[in-house]
Amino acid sequence: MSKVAVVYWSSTGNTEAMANAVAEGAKAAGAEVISFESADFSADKVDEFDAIAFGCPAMGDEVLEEDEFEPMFSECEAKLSGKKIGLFGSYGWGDGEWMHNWEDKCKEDGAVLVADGVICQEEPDDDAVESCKALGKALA
Ligand SMILES: Cc1cc2nc3c(=O)[nH]c(=O)nc-3n(C[C@H](O)[C@H](O)[C@H](O)COP(=O)(O)O)c2cc1C
Repeated sequence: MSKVAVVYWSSTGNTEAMANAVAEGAKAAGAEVISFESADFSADKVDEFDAIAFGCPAMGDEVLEEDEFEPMFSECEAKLSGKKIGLFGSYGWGDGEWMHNWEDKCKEDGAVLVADGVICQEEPDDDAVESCKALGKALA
């Protein structure tokens, strides 16, 4: 059985709802899933998982959340080469630039992105929930 981590930061619950759907999709596909808020995850845990879904909304000006998520993710980057990962997050008014930059960074790290990053505007609708579940399944 594959072991999947879902690691997310969320202020108003939108990315958290996406994280729950990713976890649900991975579990339904038979994986063992552990969900972490970003403050509870760190680089030393990366090797314990076969695959990791990282979720963070667009914050600042089209960047990852800078106090908790970005420092944690930045530490993990050195361990992502060859690792199966997926990205997701909610946004408000932008064009998804933060997600494109984030995907590029992960590719430079040598991570294996199992699918395009899943993004949705504010609260995930049914389509977004389905895309999140599919991401979880792809990671399982
Ligand atoms: C401080 C702050 C900065 C934000 N910056 C952006 C941004 O640059 N681009 C964007 O599309 N949305 C931006 N947003 C909107 C959030 O990404 C959006 O509300 C998202 O749904 C929040 O996700 P959460 O509920 O998981 O916290 C920002 C929100 C806040 C509070």
